[in-house]
Formats: sequence, C-alpha cells, structure tokens
Amino acid sequence: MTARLLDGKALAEKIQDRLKVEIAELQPDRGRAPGLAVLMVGDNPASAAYVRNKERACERLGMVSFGQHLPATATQAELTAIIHQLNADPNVDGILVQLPLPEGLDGNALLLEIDPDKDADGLHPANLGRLVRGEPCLRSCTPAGVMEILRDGGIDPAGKKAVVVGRSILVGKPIALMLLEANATVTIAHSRTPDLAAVCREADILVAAVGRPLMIGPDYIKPGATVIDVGINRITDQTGKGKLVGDVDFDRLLDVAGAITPVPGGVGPMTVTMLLANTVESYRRRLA
Ligand SMILES: Nc1nc(=O)c2c([nH]1)NC[C@@H]1CN(c3ccc(C(=O)N[C@@H](CCC(=O)O)C(=O)O)cc3)C=[N+]21
Ligand SMILES: [Mg+2]
Repeated sequence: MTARLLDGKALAEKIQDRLKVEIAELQPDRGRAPGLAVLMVGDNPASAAYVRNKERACERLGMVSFGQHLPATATQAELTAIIHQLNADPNVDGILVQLPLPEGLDGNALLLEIDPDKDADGLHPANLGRLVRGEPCLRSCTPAGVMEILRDGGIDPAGKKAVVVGRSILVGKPIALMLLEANATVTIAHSRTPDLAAVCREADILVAAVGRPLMIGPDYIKPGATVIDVGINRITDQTGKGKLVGDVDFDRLLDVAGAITPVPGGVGPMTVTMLLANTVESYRRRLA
C-alpha cells in the first residue's frame, strides 16, 4: 500500500483562490485593498527569495505589499520606529519581520512592538497567550497550515494520539496546542526524549519539526499513521546538487505511512498562504 499524498501546494492554491474572491468582494465597500508590510533587514539570499514570494503572492491576490528593505546596518531603534509607523498606518493590516535578522538585532524585542492585531505571523506573545487560552487570535502560520492540511485531508485529530517532535515557539509548541484544541491526545517529544522512535511509533498523527534532514525513518512510524513534515532543509546530494528535503525520509515512508506531506509542496506553501489569510482576516476585522 502506498501512502496518500497530502498536497499542500494544491491546497494553498485553492485557499489563495478563495482569498482572491473574498478580497475582490470586500474591497468596493472598504475602499482599499488589504495591505501586508514585510520588513526585511540585510541581504540573506534565502530571506530575499521568501520575501519576493510573499510579495508576488500579495499581488496575485489583489493585496498591497509594503516592502521595507533595510541594510544590515539598520539599528534596533530605526526598526522599532518603522514598526510603530506601520502600526499607525491605516492601510496596513499585517506586519511581519522576516527572520532571521542580521547579527546584533533583537528579533524578539521587535516582535513585541508589533500591534498584536496586525501580527500576521501570529508570533506576538499576546497572540500566543490567546492560543493557550483557547481564544480567537491571529494564529502562527506554519501550525495553522498544518491544521488546514489535516482538515482538507479528512483527518480529524479528535481521539487520536498525536506526537509532535520539536518544541520551538515557532512551530512545535503552537502545533501541539492546536492539536490539543482539536481533541487529540498530544505528546511533545524532542532531542532529549528517550527512545524517540518508540514514542513516535505510538502516533496516529506524527508532526516532525526538528530541522534535521531525513531523520524520521520507517522505524518511527506506526503503519497507517499520518505524517506531517514541517522540515525545510537544504542539502547537497551525492552528485553535488543542492536539494530541498524535510525531516522525514519520505521515500522510505511511502510503504508505511497512511498519509504524508511531501517536501517541497507540503507544509511550506501553506505557511505563506496562512500569512495571507491572517492579513485578510485582520483587514476584515479592522473594517468590520
Ligand atoms: N517572520 C517570518 N515568518 C516566517 O514564516 C518565516 C520567516 N520569518 N523566516 C523564514 C521561515 C521559512 N519559511 C518558509 C515559508 C515557505 C516555504 C515554502 O514555501 N517552501 C516551498 C519550497 C520553496 C523553495 O524551493 O525554497 C515548499 O516547501 O514547497 C519555506 C519556508 C517561512 N519563514
Ligand atoms: Mg529540539
């Protein structure tokens, strides 16, 4: 038996098409399009590519992107002032600071300056706190994307055993909270978990968010389990060519898993889509 493919890229396109229609419907009443401000500092090539993707997606959906590209020499005070300006700008619905920041800048401190109601990344402590409390909030994008993939795949976490490998504040912790909210029994495992493979083999839903290429092999999987790969690792293959792989050894899991996300084309495209969805949600609320 071959695992069912959970196609995040196709789902992302479907959701983006819906957002485009929604924006076109809302805009005449509101007199302006939703606006997303992406603050990028320095010239990390991977970040530049991600930011370009986000800006292109904005345009495609009929949103306005307010790109703010600053040199790596920008100061914390300058960046803080820009965020305050964007907070006050009535045309801006979403603000995000592209991570990682160059050496010497404090991303966490900047995050605290973003108006929580414009926090398109859902990473402000106010939004994470609302998530813990089970209140409505802007939800961090990768975890929200994972929940959409499960929903679209007809996989209801209720009553299932979910294991999340990785405990970052960006991914592991919020995903665990969202799965819990969806009535899964949730275990958060990590690098210090003894016999990690055995813990993972208990999972009906396994979420891998460790950042170690191809770490999760068949010995980590209960036959028929759903496997969600959050890893995005750039490796060099035997021929010296660069290649994008997840934390999951996809090829070797195809015969074991019941359903699985690929990399690329799985969780990654959903992360960007949830960023756009959060911005539209913020636009909707702001003008309600
Ligand atoms: N403030 C902030 N928010 C973020 O959400 C954020 C960030 N900073 N910094 C960097 C990471 C990384 N990230 C990805 C988003 C989409 C893909 C994605 O779409 N990946 C494609 C492949 C893209 C490729 O080929 O490189 C895929 O998986 O199919 C990957 C990675 C968001 N991040
Ligand atoms: Mg860890």
